[in-house]
Amino acid sequence: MTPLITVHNIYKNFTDATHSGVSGINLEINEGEIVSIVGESGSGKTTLLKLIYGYLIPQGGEVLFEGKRVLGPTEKLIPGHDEMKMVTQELTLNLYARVYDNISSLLSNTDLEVKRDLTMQTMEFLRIDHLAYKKIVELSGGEQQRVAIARAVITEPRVLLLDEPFSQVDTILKKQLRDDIERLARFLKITVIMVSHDPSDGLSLSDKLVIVKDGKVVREGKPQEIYYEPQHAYVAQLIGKANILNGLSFLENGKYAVYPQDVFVNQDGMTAKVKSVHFGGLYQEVEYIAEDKTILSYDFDFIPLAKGDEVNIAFKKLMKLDS
Ligand SMILES: Nc1ncnc2c1ncn2[C@@H]1O[C@H](COP(=O)(O)OP(=O)(O)OP(=O)(O)O)[C@@H](O)[C@H]1O
Repeated sequence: MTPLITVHNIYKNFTDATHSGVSGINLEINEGEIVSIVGESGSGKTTLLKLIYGYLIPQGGEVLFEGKRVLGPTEKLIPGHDEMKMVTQELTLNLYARVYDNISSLLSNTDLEVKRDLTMQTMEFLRIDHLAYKKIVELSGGEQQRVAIARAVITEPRVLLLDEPFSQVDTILKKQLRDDIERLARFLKITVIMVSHDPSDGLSLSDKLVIVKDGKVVREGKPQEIYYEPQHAYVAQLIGKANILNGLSFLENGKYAVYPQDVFVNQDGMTAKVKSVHFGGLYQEVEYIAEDKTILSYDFDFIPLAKGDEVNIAFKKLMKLDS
């Protein structure tokens, strides 16, 4: 399959930045895919998204949309590719206008009846039709996010770029918004590229995860593949709060990662001292000290443990790391 979007060795540095912007990223995105770009703060996620959209000019490399170079802001009257729409963190909504008008105004040269039908359909699809006659100022952050997405998709773009779409929503609304984004991709066949600082959003929703660090892609692939074979300590810690183990006496040379849910009390395991215990709802978070290393565990059995207790712990799944 020819990729819809190809990012070819792209560079963007900001002279006054503390981190490098984007340094030599290559990426292929297929039509209809949901792609999540995740990474720590300042790793270059938003810069990459803006480069793909054509909102920033790269200093090197290029972005191709169906084989044609995406033009930068100085090459076009209205920055951004015509077939892509981007929803930024600063939602550009008209706060004192109604939801309906915020959305329908995007269809300026459209027959009135078609305009009404399309606006209603889009609002229904994003489950905001009941808010049609409310002003934007009267909406919650999550509802505003939906209106911004409705504005982006009403003109039927082929690609939707979302910068931190879940930043304004709580856990329950997050699930709904995740379903909506998934429906946009599956039913309307819109390719979705989103940026998130919380990797769990990307793990649950994406066909492809792109993990960035210091402006470079360190890992790219299906969420499950990356989760079970993170390869790099940064990736394992970012997506699963993994413990990074090296130098423990029972381990062979090299570096290993183990997720907290794979650390358990076992009489044949290594000696460890409980450093802290915190209730976490579904599980308790237990920190152990073993051979001078702190190891985090999620204990789903709520074993009665207290600070200072001595136990033996073992690891269910150790993942060998390259770096
Ligand atoms: N317009 C700009 N001018 C100067 N530096 C910038 C600009 N935009 C981004 N940067 C810098 O480039 C680096 C990457 O920023 P970017 O916003 O892409 O990171 P991010 O991964 O999206 O971070 P966050 O999760 O905190 O939003 C940072 O050091 C940032 O300060």
